[in-house]
Amino acid sequence: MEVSFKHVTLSYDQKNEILHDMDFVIPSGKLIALLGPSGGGKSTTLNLISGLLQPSQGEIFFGSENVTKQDALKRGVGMVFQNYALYPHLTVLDNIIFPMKMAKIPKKIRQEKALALAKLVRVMPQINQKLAALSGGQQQRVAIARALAKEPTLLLLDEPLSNLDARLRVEMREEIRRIQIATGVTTIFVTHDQNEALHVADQIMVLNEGIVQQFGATQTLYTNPINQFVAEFIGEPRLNVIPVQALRTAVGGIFGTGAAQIERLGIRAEAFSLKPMAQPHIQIPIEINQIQYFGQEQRIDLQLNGYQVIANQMESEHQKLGKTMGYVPIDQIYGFDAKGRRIYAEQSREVQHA
Ligand SMILES: Nc1ncnc2c1ncn2[C@@H]1O[C@H](COP(=O)(O)OP(=O)(O)OP(=O)(O)O)[C@@H](O)[C@H]1O
Repeated sequence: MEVSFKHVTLSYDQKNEILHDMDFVIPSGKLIALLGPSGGGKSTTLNLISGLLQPSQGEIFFGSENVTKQDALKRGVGMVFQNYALYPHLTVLDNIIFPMKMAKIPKKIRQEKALALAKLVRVMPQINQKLAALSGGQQQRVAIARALAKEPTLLLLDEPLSNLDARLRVEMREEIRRIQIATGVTTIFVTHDQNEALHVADQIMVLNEGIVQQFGATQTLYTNPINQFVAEFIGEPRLNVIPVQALRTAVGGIFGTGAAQIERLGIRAEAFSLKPMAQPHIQIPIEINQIQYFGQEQRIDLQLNGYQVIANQMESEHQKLGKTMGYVPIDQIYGFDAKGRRIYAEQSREVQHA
């Protein structure tokens, strides 16, 4: 089901606006992550989609139907929260059956459907166990099966993995991906973990201070962030941000007339290289201060015209402490103005010296 917000705002107290002019279309059949820091407005947005909250202004559409005034029940969404809200004294089967019983679906059909869902979410071995006896990950699977039992228009997941330990979180995010592909249900997933969003979603909506910062394909947000907030929020290690002076004259050659507006530059750790590359790049004197390896991963602390940055994919055969020459592809240098807005590079074919 496609979900459209048309100039939606929300205020809890009719005074302070929490969400500002939200205008977007969530495509049907995809897995979307709502990503942002605490207080950014993710849960509020999800509650507007579910119908638990109504907008102060603007309209919400499911497909071509205006659902702005419809309550949560009418909208027919399935929800899964971080505390699963299952019935611990009932078996797995009865938990999945419960919403179908409420909807008065005939016994034989609901039994068959519940078993199919248990198979889908892989809890058949536990089907007759009481819920209280299940692990967190298994309970989360049951919660998803129960939400799907209502054949929801949308599946909404609010921080569904935050109660699980790190290994289980990784396993369950893959499971959510698999289940979403198997069912094709449009799924909207709230998380504050950028890594989780990058791994699980087709598209990410980054929310901060009640404003949609950027909404697009995961890879687009990573490679082409619209502003400094998105560029810093997505990616691990965090984006290197340095004053524009760090690249001296190269900035003019890269950004042309836009250079005058640039205050800060962003360069991802993996953009630094110790060898020239085929694509347009800058060549810049660097000083390597520290080289560390953690299993497969590397962390190299270096100075770039005196400014400290981190690199993590430099060619190991060329690595040595001290002064040397570094190289960065021009399309991996982000320019930001004083407000953190992106200033884009001009198409350049030349090597720039900083
Ligand atoms: N019931 C409420 N009444 C008043 N203000 C609220 C209410 N719920 C949330 N807010 C405020 O709305 C803003 C957005 O909150 P929201 O819970 O949507 O953010 P979030 O991104 O989901 O954060 P978190 O990750 O901490 O859950 C915050 O400033 C919060 O204080």
